[in-house]
Amino acid sequence: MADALDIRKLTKVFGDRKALDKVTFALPEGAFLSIFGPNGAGKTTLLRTLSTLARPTSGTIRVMGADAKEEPDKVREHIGLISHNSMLYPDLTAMENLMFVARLYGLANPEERVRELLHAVELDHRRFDMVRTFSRGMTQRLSIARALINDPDVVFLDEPYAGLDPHAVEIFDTLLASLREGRTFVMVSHDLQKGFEACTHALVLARGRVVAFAPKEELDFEEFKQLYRETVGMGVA
Ligand SMILES: Nc1ncnc2c1ncn2[C@@H]1O[C@H](COP(=O)(O)OP(=O)(O)OP(=O)(O)O)[C@@H](O)[C@H]1O
Repeated sequence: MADALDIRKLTKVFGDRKALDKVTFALPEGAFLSIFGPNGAGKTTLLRTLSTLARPTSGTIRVMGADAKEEPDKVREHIGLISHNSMLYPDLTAMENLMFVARLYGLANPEERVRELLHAVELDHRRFDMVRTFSRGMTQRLSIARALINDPDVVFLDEPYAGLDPHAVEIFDTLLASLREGRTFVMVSHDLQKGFEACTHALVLARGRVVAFAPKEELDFEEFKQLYRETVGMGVA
C-alpha cells in the first residue's frame, strides 16, 4: 500500500535548540501512529510541521504523495488537525463555526455537510449555542467536526484525551472507531496504555530524535513501557 506519510530528515530549530533532529519515518495508508515522548521531546512541533502550521528548517514532508514545501495547499486538502487550540470562535454558534470553515474549503453543499457532522458528533441539539457556553468535551467534539469538514485522508490528534471525563473519553473513542475506516491517524498521547491500544505503529521521540519507530506487532507492551521510562530520563531538547 502507498505511504500516507513519508518524512525524511525533518529538522526544526528554534534559536540554538533543535526541537526536531532528522526525524525520518514512513507510515502506510490506513495506519494509526501513536507518538510518545516526555515533555519537550518535540511531539507538538512534529504535528505542527506535518500539518503545515510550522515550516521545517530542513528535511522533507510528503503527505499522500504531496510535498509540504512545494504544494502546501494540496497537503492541507488531505489533512485535518485536532489540537488543544480548538480553532473555534467562542462567540459564534456551533453551526456558524462549521459553516465558516465549510465555506473556506469551498464545499459545494456546506449546509448538508455541516448538518451531517453535527449529527455525527452528537451536537445537533446545541447547534444554535455559542461555543463559549460549551464544556471541554463538547468543544472537543465540535473541533473534531471542524477537522473533518474536508473529509481528510490523514487526521492529526494532539493529546485528545487531555481534560476529558470518562464519559467524554467513551464518546471520543466511539467516534474515533467510526472514523478509522479508510483514514490514517497520527496521535500524540501521554497515555501509554490508550495510545498503545489504539495504534498500529508507535513512535517514541526524545530530545527531538526518533528513539523507536515500529509496527505494533513487533512490540511487546511491557518492553515498550520500559523503553519509554528510559526516554523520560533523557530530558528535554
Ligand atoms: N515557538 C517556539 N519557540 C521556541 N522554542 C520552542 C517553540 N516551540 C517549541 N519550542 C521548544 O521545542 C522543544 C519541543 O517542544 P514541543 O512543544 O514540541 O514538545 P512536546 O513534546 O510537545 O512537549 P509537551 O509534552 O510538554 O507538550 C522544547 O524545548 C520547546 O521549548
